[in-house]
Amino acid sequence: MEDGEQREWGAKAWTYLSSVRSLSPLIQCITNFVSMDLTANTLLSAGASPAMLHSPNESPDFTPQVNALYINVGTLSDNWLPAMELAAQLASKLNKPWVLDPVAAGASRFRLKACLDLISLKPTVIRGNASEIIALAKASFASTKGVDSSHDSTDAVEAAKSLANSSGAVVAVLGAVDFVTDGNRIVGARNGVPMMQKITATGCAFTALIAAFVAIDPSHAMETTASALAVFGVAGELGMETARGPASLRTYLIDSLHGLDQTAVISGVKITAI
Ligand SMILES: Nc1ncnc2c1ncn2[C@@H]1O[C@H](COP(=O)(O)OP(=O)(O)OP(=O)(O)O)[C@@H](O)[C@H]1O
Ligand SMILES: Cc1ncsc1CCO
Ligand SMILES: [Mg+2]
Repeated sequence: MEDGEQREWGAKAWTYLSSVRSLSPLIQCITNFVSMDLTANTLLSAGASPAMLHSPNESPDFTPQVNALYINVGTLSDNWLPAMELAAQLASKLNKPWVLDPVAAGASRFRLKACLDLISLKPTVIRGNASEIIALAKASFASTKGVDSSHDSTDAVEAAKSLANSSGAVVAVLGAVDFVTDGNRIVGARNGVPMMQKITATGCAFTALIAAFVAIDPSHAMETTASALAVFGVAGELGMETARGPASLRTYLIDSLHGLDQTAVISGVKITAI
């Protein structure tokens, strides 16, 4: 029974990855300086088309052209926040999917408020680590260790459900077990390798990949999000077979994502309802 369910998810994930490859969705990324390179390369390896355009002078022309918007507050500053808010407003108004990565949401009052304000602009998906999702659900700062998590993903299940219910977004949490919830259903993705935590911005790249998958089928944000998490996780597992440490894994991860075939996805994806 479980095997059948997993193969069904594998088939779904393969269909979504194939669509990303054939449709090459255009993804506007307003993301942090640390993650820009890995994010753009991850999207390209998956078959999507990344564009790191963030000026508020450009978004009124550019956001209407994109298939999805990705906003990541990792290196947030006073002058970038209005650019993020403008792009999010445009995406919401135009009914385009947009995805938020609330990096270090609980690290300062400024960041927490910025994330909560962005969430009021109705993201389709919010993807964080456990500490970020707990900080957002409680609207309280100081529950994080900078950009890293000080909680297990399983500590954040109730917080994720509550955030999904209050925001209307699908919420995804990475950890030893990655999971996705719409406030009602929960699915877990058990792909990936611990070494992925040792490459800065892999979480950010995961979130960008979610934007590319959600762009394919915005009305099924749970399914596309879980598929994106599992697919990148499978790429990590394959990459780890050759990698000698974080630096080579970064390279092999991108190569593996680019080379994933139907057999690897269908037999590798480990998604189950929790
Ligand atoms: N405890 C863990 N055991 C195994 N894998 C983990 C664990 N925690 C996270 N991961 C995996 O590491 C990857 C990156 O997750 P991480 O927790 O570093 O995200 P993040 O903190 O949001 O990332 P970023 O550094 O981009 O902000 C994911 O594949 C996730 O599944
Ligand atoms: C290390 C770091 N600092 C701000 S953003 C970022 C990338 C991982 O989130
Ligand atoms: Mg993160």
